[in-house]
Formats: sequence, structure tokens, C-alpha cells
Amino acid sequence: MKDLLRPAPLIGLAVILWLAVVLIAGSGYEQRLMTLSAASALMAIGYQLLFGQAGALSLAQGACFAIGAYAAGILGGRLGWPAWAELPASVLLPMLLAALAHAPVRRLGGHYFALATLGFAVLVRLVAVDAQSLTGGANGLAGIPPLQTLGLPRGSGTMLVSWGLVGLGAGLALWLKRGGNGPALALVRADPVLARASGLDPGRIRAQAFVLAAGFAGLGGALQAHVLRLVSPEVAEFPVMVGCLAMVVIGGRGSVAGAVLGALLIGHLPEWLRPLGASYRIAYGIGLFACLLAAPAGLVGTLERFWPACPAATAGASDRPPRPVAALELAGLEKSYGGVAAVNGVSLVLQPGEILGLIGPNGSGKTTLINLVSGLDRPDRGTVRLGDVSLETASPDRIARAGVARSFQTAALPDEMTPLDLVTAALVARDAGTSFGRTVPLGPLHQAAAGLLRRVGIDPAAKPAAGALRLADIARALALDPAVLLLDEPAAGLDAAERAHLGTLLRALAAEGRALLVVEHDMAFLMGLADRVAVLIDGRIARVGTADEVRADPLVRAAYLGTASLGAAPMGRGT
Ligand SMILES: Nc1ncnc2c1ncn2[C@@H]1O[C@H](COP(=O)(O)OP(=O)(O)OP(=O)(O)O)[C@@H](O)[C@H]1O
Repeated sequence: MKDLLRPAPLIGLAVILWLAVVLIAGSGYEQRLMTLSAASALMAIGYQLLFGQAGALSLAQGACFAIGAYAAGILGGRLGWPAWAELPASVLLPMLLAALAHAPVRRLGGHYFALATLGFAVLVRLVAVDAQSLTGGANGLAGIPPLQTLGLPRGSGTMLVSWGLVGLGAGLALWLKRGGNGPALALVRADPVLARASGLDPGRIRAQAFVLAAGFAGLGGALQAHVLRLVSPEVAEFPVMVGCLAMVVIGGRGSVAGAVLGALLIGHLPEWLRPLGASYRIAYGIGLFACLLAAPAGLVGTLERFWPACPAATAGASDRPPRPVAALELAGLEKSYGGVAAVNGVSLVLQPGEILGLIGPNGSGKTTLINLVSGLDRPDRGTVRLGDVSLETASPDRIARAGVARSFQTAALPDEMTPLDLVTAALVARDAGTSFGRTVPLGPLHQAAAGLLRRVGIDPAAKPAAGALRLADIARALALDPAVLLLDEPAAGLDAAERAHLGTLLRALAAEGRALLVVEHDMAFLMGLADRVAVLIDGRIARVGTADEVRADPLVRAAYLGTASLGAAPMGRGT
């Protein structure tokens, strides 16, 4: 019940009341405005999924809206298809074209992805204008039949049907981000590299979101074409896309209710300001700008920020069966950057239950080695095997799900995420894979995540301190229940008590049969912890042995300038 007293459901309720008032007492004009807002709301719901949830800045959503509108014009208007056949086609056609357009650009990130989708939008507009025999050219297509209205008067009936479709679309969008999908999408949006290391596949999730968003936009476009009974190249102009972006940003980019509210506001604001006469457009622009400045997280996001938070369930523990133990075998790994051989023929075997320390001067290739094993970088040569499974060409998310997890040297908490969200996102990858539509209820995930945070020494309910971020990153890696854990300077920045707790934890993890590779500059910590220590110098393994053997090795001592630091004090700090 208390979940219903949050901003998003309350806004949903307010929207329903507003609709009821217009349906019962509104003029024909007001009902038509509401119906057109429904078309925009569908486009915006899809876009909040793509941009708001999956974090992909696409500029093609307006073009998909136009494709849906033209599909309605051609199939429903020209060819006389009945609505039951034409509306699904208006949804599927943009989805199909979006899937085709997305395939070649899926590897592009950030601005390049946005530009590529802009190219798609330009292409759609050119087809709308130039393919005259199909689209009617600059004049467009007229005579599109109105929607059936369930026997109700046309204005209120069309409005009811349209908002019924919005209700279905909103339900679907909420279902897609339910349970553990919410934190998983938040991680994909905030930090794709960390998401991949946590077993999530941002490329696949964004591709799914891109195609789904196109379907929502197509339905919205078709709806608008039936209401206006006309489709022209204006629907493929860039302002449609800008309007969509504004709806999602103003409403609240990660919220379905925010997208609907944004669509209603953007749809109605020009009408509310029309009494201002010729200057209403300026007032409209200033109003939007002020809205963005005052509430950069959108209206729903801003309300959420000031609303009392609902504490997440944090008791109990995971009852998932443990992963079988396996050895990690590296053979002849090589990686060069330009002329620098960062890793040069590294072969190592890491047995289940073993803690292998990896030391070496700054720039000797330790992080690169972890990147190669965890898939963030591809080796030029060599193999990586976990038990019987070859991993040297696998993607980072597959490696993570296969049981090789890593922590990062520079651990940071992604924007708007708590340690509990971070660990939950990795649990989702472990339990449900990386697709929309498959998910696990949030309660048990939160309980398991809280258990892991407590295990690394963090109070799940407390605000995380600086050192806690590194520990939270280890808890995130542990969420994958790894057979092999690669830790890049796990003790850096920890105080003495945290370091002692970490040492105990790592020994306990090894006792469970997990293999640990620990890169560390804190020699006192590492030498007391590791079963064996490997020394990396200029990308090559110079020595592997016990802590005492390594300390006594003349080559190793020379590499550390003959200092007595091997085991007494930290060496130089890596970046
Ligand atoms: N992406 C990259 N592009 C170019 N050179 C790189 C890249 N990554 C690493 N290097 C180079 O490879 C070498 C090994 O770097 P790496 O970060 O793996 O060393 P490290 O032992 O982890 O160092 P530190 O202890 O300072 O963290 C260095 O010379 C570094 O400059």
C-alpha cells in the first residue's frame, strides 16, 4: 500500500482524474487535445524506456513515430486495411526498420550513436518527401479513417480508445522495468563498463529497448494519423523528436508516469499560453527552459528526491546453490598497445581455493592482465580457460556470468545508485541473464544484496563512506558468485580495521574454494595473505613463489630498487 503513496502512482492517479473530467465535461476540442496527447504519450513511454531506462540517446524516436503514421496512412487509408490489421502493422513496421537500422550502429557509443540515429531520422524524412507515389510527397496522404469508438460519440470514444492504449503501453513499460530490472537498467545507463563487468550486456539491452521504443512510437504515430485523418512530412520533422525528448526530460526520464505527464504538459502548454497572443511561443520556450532549470531530474524525479524513502528489505540471505569451483588457466597471454608490450607471454594457473598475489612496479602490466582475463581487453595471443571453458574471445558480461568476476582499481558508485542497487544489479545478471522480460522479484534480491554488503563490512542502510565504495565493488563482484575473483588493489584507501576485515573475508572466500588473484601495492597486506606471489616485470612473469621466496629473489629486489619494502611498507601507488 505504501508503494502506492509515492509520486509516480499519485501522478498516475491525478492523470486518470484529469482524463475523467475531460471525458465527462470537456469540450470536443479539449477531448481532441487529450487524444493527441495520448499519441505523444505512447511515443514518450517508449522513449523513457530507451533513453530514460537504458540510457541510449537516440534521435530516431520521432522518425519511428512518422513511420507508424505513414503506415496508418498507407495501409489504413490508401489500402483500406481494417484497424485490427493496420494498427499492429503500424507497430511492427517501425520495430522491424529499427532493428535493421540498429544492427550496424549498436557498437557506437554516446554522441556517435546519437548522430547515427539522426541519420536514420533524416533518411525517413527524405523518403516521406521524395517517395511521392508511396507517401503522397509534400502533400502527404489524406482521408485516413477515424478509429472505431466502441459505439460512443467520436470525440469521447476516440479519447477513451487512445488512453486505453496508453494504459496498456504504460502497463507493459512498468512490467519491463519491474523487480530487479530497475537496478540492472540503472547500472547499464550509468556505467556500461561496470555493467559489463557485472554480467549485464548493455549492447543487447539497448538494442531491445531501441526496437521496443520504435513500436511504442509507431503506435503513437498511427493514432495521431487516425485523429488528424492526415499524414504529411511535418510528422517526420525534427521538432517531433525535440518534443519527445522534452516530454521525457521534463516529466522525469526514468519514469513511465513522468513520460505521460510530460506528454500532457507539452501537449497542453501551447494551448494554455495561447491567450498571450503572438508572444506565446516565446513564453512556451521560457516555460520549458525554466522547468528544466528548476527540475533537472524532471518533475517525478524531483518529487521522488524530496519524498521520504521507502526502506528496502535487507534481512535474510540468498539461498542460491553455490557455483562449482574451477581452476583458471592463462597460457601465453600477450597484449601490446602500439609499441608497448603491456603483457608479454604470461602463463599462470590459479587453483581453486588459492590466493595468488600479483605484484610488480607501476606500469608492469597488472591491470592489463586483469583486463584481458575479464574481457575488457582482447589478448593479441594466448588463451584463458576456466575449467573446460575457453574465455579469451568471450565478452566481459559472458565471462562474468561464467564465474570470473573482478573489482576495479578506481571504484566509484554510479550516479543515483546506492551500494544496495549496485549489488542487486549484479545479482540480476547472475539470476536472470540480460534480457527484458525476464526478472526476479526485488525483495529477495535486496535481501541477498544486503547480505553480501554486510559480508564485506558495509551497513546496507548507511550512507557509503569513501572506503566503502571499494568494498561495495567487491560485494558487486561477489554477487556473481564467482569461481575466480580478480581484485585490483582491494586494500587501497581502506583504514586498518577495514583492511583486517578484508583479509579475513578474502581468506574465507578462498576457503569456499574460490580462486583469488589479488593485485596489491600494500606488500604487508599481500605478503601475509597470499599462498603464492607472482611478480610481473615489463609484462613478463619474473618469479612465482611463496612470499619468502619472492622477497629473497635478487631479480625482484632489483626491480624494487633493492628496497626493504617487500613486505614492510607499501610500494608506489598505481593510478
Ligand atoms: N589502453 C591503453 N593504451 C595504451 N597503453 C596502455 C593502455 N593500458 C595500459 N597501457 C600501458 O601498458 C603498460 C601496463 O599498464 P598497466 O596499467 O597494466 O600497469 P600496472 O602494472 O597495472 O600499473 P599500476 O601499478 O600503475 O596500476 C603501461 O606502460 C601502460 O602505459
